[in-house]
Amino acid sequence: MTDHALLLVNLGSPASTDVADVRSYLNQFLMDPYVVDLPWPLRRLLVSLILIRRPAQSAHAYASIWWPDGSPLIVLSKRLQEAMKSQWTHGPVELAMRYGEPSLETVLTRLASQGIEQVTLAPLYPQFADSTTTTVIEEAKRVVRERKLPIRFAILQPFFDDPDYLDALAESARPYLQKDFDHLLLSFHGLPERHIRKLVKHIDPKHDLRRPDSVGVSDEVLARCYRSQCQRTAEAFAARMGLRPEQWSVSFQSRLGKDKWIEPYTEARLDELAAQGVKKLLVMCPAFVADCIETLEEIGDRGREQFVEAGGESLELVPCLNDHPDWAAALKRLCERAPQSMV
Ligand SMILES: C=CC1=C(C)c2cc3[nH]c(cc4nc(cc5[nH]c(cc1n2)c(C)c5CCC(=O)O)C(CCC(=O)O)=C4C)c(C)c3C=C
Ligand SMILES: [Fe+2]
Ligand SMILES: [Fe+2]
Repeated sequence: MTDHALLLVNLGSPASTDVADVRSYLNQFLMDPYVVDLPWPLRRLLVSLILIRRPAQSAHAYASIWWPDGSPLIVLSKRLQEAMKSQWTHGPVELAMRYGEPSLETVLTRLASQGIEQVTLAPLYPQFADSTTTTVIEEAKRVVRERKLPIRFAILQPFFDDPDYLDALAESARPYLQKDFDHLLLSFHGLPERHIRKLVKHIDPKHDLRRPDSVGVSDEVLARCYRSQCQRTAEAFAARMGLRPEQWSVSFQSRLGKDKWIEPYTEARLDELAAQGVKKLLVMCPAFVADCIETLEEIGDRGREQFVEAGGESLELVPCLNDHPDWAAALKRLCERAPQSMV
């Protein structure tokens, strides 16, 4: 069978580092109701306020990490797409972005015009959040519905605790952990607490969003709590690497706006760790499968500067999985197990 496509989907980046391109990308991203979950008039107002200053700041940050062939996130996702072509034997391997280009609309329409009717949709996020996983799935379904494309989906499920994924994560990070280091910080992308509360409140209204581990969290809550999924990934990774509890910790980065986001914040942890005497810090970012502005600029540049100013000696950023061969092999197995979607 060669008519079953694999469609990898990541977040997307601006078309260029021009302020106008960054503004248009941020507008599309933040106007997504799964990202800024406010009623349209309030969302429009808040995003318009953010768009006054943020595009110029973000354009500057993007320019500092942009590669000659484009955004690192896009370049690295294309490399993964290439690596997957020798893994996925059932049909074409395509890549789409939730925001910006190549859009899900463009890619799904092209696949349908080639006669492809079965697509395994792979949102490239290990941990589940409405602002990442759900919005990809809903956008893909919208395109198929509105364009009346004869496409059926199998959908890759969140893989935060999947042994194949965790083994690949361990193998890709191992060379960095074999060097001398004092502490490993696992810094995940943050989320407003509200995004998690609204998903778990019907199951366990008392679920504690500050709990220091995922031990004892019920499967039902775990399936919906991004923060607990991040902790489970970190715990399983640390166990695989034989790390002692004091050798590693978890934090959450990239807070935006005034809402309360899940804690501890990475910025605060960098100061705390330096104050505790940590000199050689390793940071890895397992919410991202590809390096991007959030890892390269926020951690690799600004985070390093902050840590050294606070008294640390060095901060080494462990690369994301990117196109590591173990990751490509793990992703193939994960995607082959993806369940068929009924709608
Ligand atoms: C890994 C999972 C991600 C979650 C969860 C997530 C939630 C989330 N993000 C924002 C706001 C921004 N995120 C930005 C960049 C960005 N975010 C992710 C992933 C997750 N976001 C990635 C992979 C990237 C990098 C994109 C790239 O081009 O490299 C940005 C843009 C950059 C900037 O201006 O700083 C914003 C803004 C919110 C509000 C949110 C949940 C509500
Ligand atoms: Fe984000
Ligand atoms: Fe939780």
